[in-house]
Amino acid sequence: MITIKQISITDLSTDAIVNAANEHLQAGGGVCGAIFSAAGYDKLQAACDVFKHCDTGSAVITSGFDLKAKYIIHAVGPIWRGGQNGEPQALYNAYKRSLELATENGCHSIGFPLISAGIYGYPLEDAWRQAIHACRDFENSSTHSIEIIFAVLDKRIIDTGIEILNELNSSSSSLLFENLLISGRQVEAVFFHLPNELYGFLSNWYMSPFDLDGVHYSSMEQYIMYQKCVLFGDQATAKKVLLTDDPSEQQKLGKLCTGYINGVWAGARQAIAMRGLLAKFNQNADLRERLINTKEAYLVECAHSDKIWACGIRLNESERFDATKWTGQNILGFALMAVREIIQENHEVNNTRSIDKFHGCLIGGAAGDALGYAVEFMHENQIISKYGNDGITEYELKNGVAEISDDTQMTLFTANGLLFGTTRGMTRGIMGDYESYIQIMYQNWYRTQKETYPIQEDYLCSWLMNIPALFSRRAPGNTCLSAIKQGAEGSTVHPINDSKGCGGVMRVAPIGLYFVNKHQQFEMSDKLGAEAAALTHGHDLGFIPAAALVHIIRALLEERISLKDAVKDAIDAMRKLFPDAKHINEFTAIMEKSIMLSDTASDDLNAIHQLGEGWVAEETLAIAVYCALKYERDFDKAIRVAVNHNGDSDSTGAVCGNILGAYLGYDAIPQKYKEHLELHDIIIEIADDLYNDCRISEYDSNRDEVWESKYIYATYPGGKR
Ligand SMILES: Nc1nc(O)c(N)c(N[C@@H]2O[C@H](COP(=O)(O)O)[C@@H](O)[C@H]2O)n1
Ligand SMILES: [Mg+2]
Repeated sequence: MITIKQISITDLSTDAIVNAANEHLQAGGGVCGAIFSAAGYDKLQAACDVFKHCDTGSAVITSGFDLKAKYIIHAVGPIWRGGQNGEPQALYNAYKRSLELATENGCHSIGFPLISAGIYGYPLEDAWRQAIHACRDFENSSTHSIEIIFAVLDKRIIDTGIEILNELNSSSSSLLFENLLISGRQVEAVFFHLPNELYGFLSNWYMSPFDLDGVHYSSMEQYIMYQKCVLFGDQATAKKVLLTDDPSEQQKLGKLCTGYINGVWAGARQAIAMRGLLAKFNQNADLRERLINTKEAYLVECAHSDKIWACGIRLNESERFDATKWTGQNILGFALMAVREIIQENHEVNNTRSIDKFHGCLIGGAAGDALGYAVEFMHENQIISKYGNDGITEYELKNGVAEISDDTQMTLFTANGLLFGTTRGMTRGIMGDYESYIQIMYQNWYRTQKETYPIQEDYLCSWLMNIPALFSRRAPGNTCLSAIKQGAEGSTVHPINDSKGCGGVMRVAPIGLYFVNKHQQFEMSDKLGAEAAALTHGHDLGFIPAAALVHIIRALLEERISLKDAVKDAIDAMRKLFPDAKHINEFTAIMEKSIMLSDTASDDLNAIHQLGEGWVAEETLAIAVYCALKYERDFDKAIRVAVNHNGDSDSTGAVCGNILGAYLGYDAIPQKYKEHLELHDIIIEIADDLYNDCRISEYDSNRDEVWESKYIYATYPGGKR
């Protein structure tokens, strides 16, 4: 429910109010100044200083201090620079993020100012449309109920808002759709034109960076004009198209294309447009979500002068409502609808969390670990002389068992930490950070390395302590051991040491799985990946790769994007999450090299040598990603390449197996890697638990004795220690 009130935002008694903040989160004038003085300047500034910075299009939350509202959400809207610099999306995102933060903090009412409409200069009507659009989209897609109030003092601004709210309310029974008469029936439709208007994100002129076939584009217009020139062999103009980000310039250049044949372009343009649109929406998660939200509405581009891509009618002309009166073909609208169907289908399939992928990720990791463990400390020539030119291709069995190493052992304890933490929260109503439970579990793992089974104690936190086979040292990592001995109390902010050993990245895959479709920001699970690694590894290259692996695994399962897009997405996410990390450029460089090599290298060993040996985390992830990308449909080949080299074979094998297992699923892992695999059934069991998650709570009388014996009493299996 959205209402507009003439009231000072500082007088609202909503659960949260939103401050129109600046990126530096400093007190300013206008709404921002009023909020700071009403909340208590010093206290609020001190709380904001903790964050230091907030990106445009995002938001952070603090206490409301002396205000009636419990929370202040500081949302950074864009400065208006003409509308071609991503302003509409940034404004939309600022509202969306504010509503997400309110939801995450249990708010049921929120007060907004009209963000960016003051000194940031956003045109008033457009600011209202974008604000209402973002709030409506949120209401439609969230199960959390929240009352939204716009608090505005200026009567003129209120009148404009009410006019737009009424217009949007009456336009159709459903959201912001209008009616269109087509093929003799009335359907819902979305009409769009300029990029800075309400549905401007559908326009080819909307700034929406994406990569395709190794070329970077800032918008669809740039992509289409470039493709047109390339199709007709005009490389010189094609190059010029890439040199400008101004869509009107690109359009002019496209018209200069030499060798142009109308019939050829008419045949090719639709398919070309669809490839670009798929990349545009798949690589921009916010835009993809907004496209999905247009549901089944007809998409119609309105432009009087464009008789091909658009319907030939202006956005304000009533002829647009009747397709028989169109003078254009609306090619862009039809291409968008076709792409939307593909994306919606993938979205639905993907929204069903796949147990096969959970099994695949953990069994895949264990398989790579077990294959590599046999050759972890062998040089390539030793591997070849023992196993032949193809290196090790099958498990080396010990007493009929393919032994897993510390990588998989610790992975199981990471999963146990997540489930122990959640169960505690659900049954006691209070929980700490997930990393604190993971830390406890690593201390349990440490005891399996130092003590013998069984440990005679009344209570241990982890049920894994009841598995005798885990009490076995399998070349445990030196940093892991020494850091846990000290307490494993490191964090990204307070590093415990300066190690970038691969012990952090090799064990965090369960975090990526656990947060699939849990409606948490990727930033949250990425950060947890980093913190789980930073418990023991303090160098930024010790924990950034862990965050990236978590991101890749979650993105693969949740977004249903290609493996390469998941990796690229993770690199971008790391740039945003750790912009000031000393070695962030080193990390992105090696990851980009890994992608490049997977596209170009003919000799795998040579490619791996260019990436390193995998003893340190960024090399481990880069080698694993190289192998996974290069053999993305062939699990067997990928992990064989990942382990047959001079370096840390079990960890590069484990991480590669985690990634490809998550991508391809358990069924795609050859049987030879499932048979004889040590603790196969325990690994499957913990993957099931991550998938099913805790279903008991203090408010529910339903019991689950097995779950309780695992994640409360730690007595499973067997009932009693
Ligand atoms: N290089 C090396 N020497 C040993 O003696 C070892 N036990 C290992 N173990 C492997 O090291 C990796 C984790 O190391 P950190 O904890 O990050 O130092 C992991 O692959 C272990 O299997 N390595
Ligand atoms: Mg190992």
